[in-house]
Order: sequence, then C-alpha cells, then structure tokens
Amino acid sequence: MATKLESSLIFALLSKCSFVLNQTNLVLSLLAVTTIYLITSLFFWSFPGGPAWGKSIFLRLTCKTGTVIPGPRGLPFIGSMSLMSNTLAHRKIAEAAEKFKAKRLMAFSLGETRVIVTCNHDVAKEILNSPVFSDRPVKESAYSLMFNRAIGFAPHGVYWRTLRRIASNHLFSPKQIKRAEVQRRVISNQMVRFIEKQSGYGQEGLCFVRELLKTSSLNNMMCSVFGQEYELDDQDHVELREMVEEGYDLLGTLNWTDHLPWLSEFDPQRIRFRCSTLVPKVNRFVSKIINEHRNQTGGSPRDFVDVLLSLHGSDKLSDPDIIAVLWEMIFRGTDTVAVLIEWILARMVLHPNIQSTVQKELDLIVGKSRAVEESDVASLKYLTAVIKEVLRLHPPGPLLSWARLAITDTIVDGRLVPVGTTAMVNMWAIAHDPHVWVDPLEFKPDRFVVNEGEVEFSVLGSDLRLAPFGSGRRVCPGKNLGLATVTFWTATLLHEFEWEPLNDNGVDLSEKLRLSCEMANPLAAKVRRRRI
Ligand code: HEM
Repeated sequence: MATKLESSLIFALLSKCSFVLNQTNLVLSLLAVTTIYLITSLFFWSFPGGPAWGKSIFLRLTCKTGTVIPGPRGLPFIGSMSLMSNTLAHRKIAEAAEKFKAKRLMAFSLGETRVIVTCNHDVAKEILNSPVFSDRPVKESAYSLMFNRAIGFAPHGVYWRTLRRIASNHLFSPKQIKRAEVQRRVISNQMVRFIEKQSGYGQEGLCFVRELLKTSSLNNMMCSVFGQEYELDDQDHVELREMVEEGYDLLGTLNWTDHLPWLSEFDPQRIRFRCSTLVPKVNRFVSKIINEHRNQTGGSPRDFVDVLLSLHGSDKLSDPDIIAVLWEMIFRGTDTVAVLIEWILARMVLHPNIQSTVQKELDLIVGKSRAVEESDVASLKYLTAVIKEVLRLHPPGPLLSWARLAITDTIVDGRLVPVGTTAMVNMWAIAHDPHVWVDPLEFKPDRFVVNEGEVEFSVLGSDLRLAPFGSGRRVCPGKNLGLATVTFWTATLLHEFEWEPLNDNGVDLSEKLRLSCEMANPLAAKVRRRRI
C-alpha cells in the first residue's frame, strides 16, 4: 500500500513537470521526490505504533479518537525491529507494554509489518480463539523450507484441516500416544545408562544434560514418524541433528527482508542462501526414507510415513507435501520437549526441597525396587504441579513461537485491527502478571496442587492465564504427546538420580529466545544414583 502511495506521488509530481528535464531539473526533481518521501515517512512514523501503523491509519482515514492502539514508534522506516531481534524479545515487549500503558493491546511496526501484541489473558483469548486469526504470517524462511505445505504455516483452509485431521488420528490420538509408550521407555533406559556412563559409573558424577535431551527427543520423533530406531551415541543421525539445528536457527531468526521488502534483493542475513543449501539435504534425507517405506510390502502402517503413503482419494498427498509434513513433525517435536525438560531439571537443582518432595512422591507411588512406568504418571500429582509451574515461569514459546495473521479487518479489545496485521500473544508476560498470579516470580508448584474434589488447572488452552501450547484452531496438536514424553522422562530422571548444583553459584537461569526459549547456558549438574 505504501509503495502504491509513494509511486503515485512520484507520478503526480512528474506529470506536473511539463518542461524538458535537463540535468539541473533532474537533480531538483530527485531532491523534491526524496524530500517528499522523507516527509511522508516521518509523518507516518509519527503515529502511535510507528511507520506501518501510520500508513494504514492515514490511508484508511480511520484515525478517530479512541481507536488508536498505543505503542512505540521505534525508528523511522524500520519501526521497532530492535524489539524482536532481541534474544529476550518477550521481556522487551512486556517492558514496552508497561511503559506505553498498553498491556491489553500494543501496536508496533516491524518495518512495513503492522503488529499487535497483548500481555492480557482476556485479549489473548479474543485473538487466539477468533476465526479471523486462524492464519499465520508466512516468513520467507518458512516458505523456502517448505513449511507452507506443513501444518504450522499452511493457510487456514481445506488442506490445513486435512493435515490436522490426519495427524490427530494417526500421530496424536490417545491410542497412538499409548502405542509409542514402549519406545519412550526404551529411550528413557538409554538416557539413564548414558548418564551413568557420562558420570563414570560412580555414585556421583557430572552431567551435561542438554545434548542428551535433544538427541533423545530427536530419536523419539524419528521412531514415531519414520519408524527408525537409534542408539544415543549413534553417529548416523549427526547429519539429521545438524539439519534440525540449522532449520531451527533459520526459522527462529528475525529476517529483516520479511518486513523490509526493498531489502529482499540483498539477502543481508544470508537466510535465503542458507535455506537453499538446507532444502536439498532435507529432501535427500526424507526421500530416501520414503522410498525405503515404499519398497517394503504389505502389513498395516507401522509409522507416520506408512500412514501418509497409504492415503487415498482427496486425502492423498504429493511427495513434496509428505516431505514437508514429516520434516515439520521432526522439527517441532524435538526441541520443545528437550528445552522444557532442561528447565525442569534446572529448577530441581535450584530448589532441593521441591526436588525431594517430588522424589518422596515417586518413592511412595513407584517405590525404589523398580523403574517408573507410564501408568504411574497419572498418580504423580506433585510432579504434574511442578511441570505446570515450570511451564508458567519458562514457557518454551514465550511469544507462542508462531504468530497469527488477521485475514479480515476486525475489532480486538474495541480497537480496529486492519487485515494483514500480525497478532502476537506474550504468554510469558501473562504468566508473570501480578494481577493474575500471586508472587508471580516465585517458584511455587503448590499453587497447582489440587485437593480432593477440586478441578485441576488445565494448561492445554482452555484457560488463557497459562496456555503454553496456544489456544483455538491453531493450538499445538502435539500437546498431549509432548506432555506425556516430558512427564515420563522427567519422572524417570528424578527417580533414578539426585540432581545437585555443580558449585556454590547455583544455576544460571538466563534465557535465550530462539524459536523456543532455552537456557542461555546449558545446565551442568552433579548427579547421584538414587536407585542402585
Ligand atoms: C512441550 C512441548 C510443546 C510446546 C510447549 C508446544 C508449543 C506450541 C505452540 C505455542 C504452538 C502455537 C499454538 C498457537 O498458535 O496457538 C504450537 C504449534 C504447533 N506444534 Fe507444538 N508444542 C510442543 C510440542 C509439540 C510436539 C511434540 C509436536 C509434534 C510432534 C508439535 C507440533 C506442533 C505443530 C504441527 C504446530 C502448528 C499447529 C498449527 O498451526 O495448526 N508440538 N506448539
């Protein structure tokens, strides 16, 4: 829209120039155009929310008192890019919302992109549950990495609904989650053996848990999705780990060209280049697995690849679509789980009394004579409360990872939000809001412990005071699978080992927001065997 306005201004100016353009006139004309461009840009920039909002409000002439959404102007042309290119974007946005008294709804500009963000749970519900926000803004990297053909970035419509239905029936249904129990147990045994080995089989040893969790989580998804089993120290999947890391980095980076189209020719962050290097590798890797499945004959589907290959009629997917869907599952299911377990263990190291309460519960329900089974998990009420409290203080997606897009003009919290606006929910700010949570900065799992007859707090998206998996049509479809994995593996790691700080410095809780928010410095802890 802006470009249209600017070019019509230029044409208008040139059409008035009936005289022959000699060199001086050309220079003068260019100067005049530049001046007009600068003046209009500064004019747009002067609106609350910055340049992108200025343009839209001005063009729509809807700047009535009361309809303007407050927010930072940022810098001319680029708006508030610095808010989002920060590794603590969730905290920076919360600070800005406080400063502009815009916790319910704040506007800001990312270059030419209009953004709204809420730090309020009522407004979050309005956004996430509205059909108007059932699309996602597509990033160039998501397109390049084929994610527009997978669930997360597919536009809301028949294709997206088909994919969600297939995934819900064949990957995320209670029956499928139960079926994958064996593989989760095999991997949890591998983790226990690996930690013992890493710590030198002694009674006490050092544990760097991040790599272990990421590899275990990747192996788990590889088994569910591709039916492939790996050992933790297998070298075969090093290439796959690198591909997942690279994709993660590319999707998690704020790409300036998504918001400043005039930069796109230059690819200044080399994101397009890196995507174009990654995609053939992913294609090769996944195609090989698909072909292996095609060559196997008969039998009922054993994994998600078999399911996708067996689809018929209108559900049938092309090979590129299958690759996109499979790749996304590996990609989404790996880091979220690993990041959350690392935060839980960090909190356990930091709060030994809470760790010992979890372990007392484990000893009571499971006992020390055997390992934890998944059937024990439903009785581990205190552990469940601990996981919810960690989700509150350290939601893996503090800004819910992937934003939403307004597909029509709409009203949010009484204010006009034009079509094409990106909408974000700051779940981290909501979960830290003193008006919602008593002592919000304290780690108090007891707040989630329910007495007989009381209703448990659900973190699955019905109560927006804490909805780390999002809510509404685009809510995370892997939430039950993710929680089942996190709870069982955490129970095992706390049942088998005592977790202690490495030194008197305790644990560094600094955060780093990529696509998920992980510990800035990987957790290192001393572990001691509890069950011999
Ligand atoms: C602790 C674990 C996890 C967390 C915290 C988490 C969080 C999220 C969040 C916040 C969203 C965006 C929701 C929204 O816009 O309302 C999301 C979407 C999604 N998640 Fe998860 N997730 C987790 C595990 C998983 C797993 C295990 C899988 C798959 C194997 C998965 C697959 C997806 C997909 C495909 C979407 C896109 C849904 C759509 O756009 O329709 N997630 N997740």
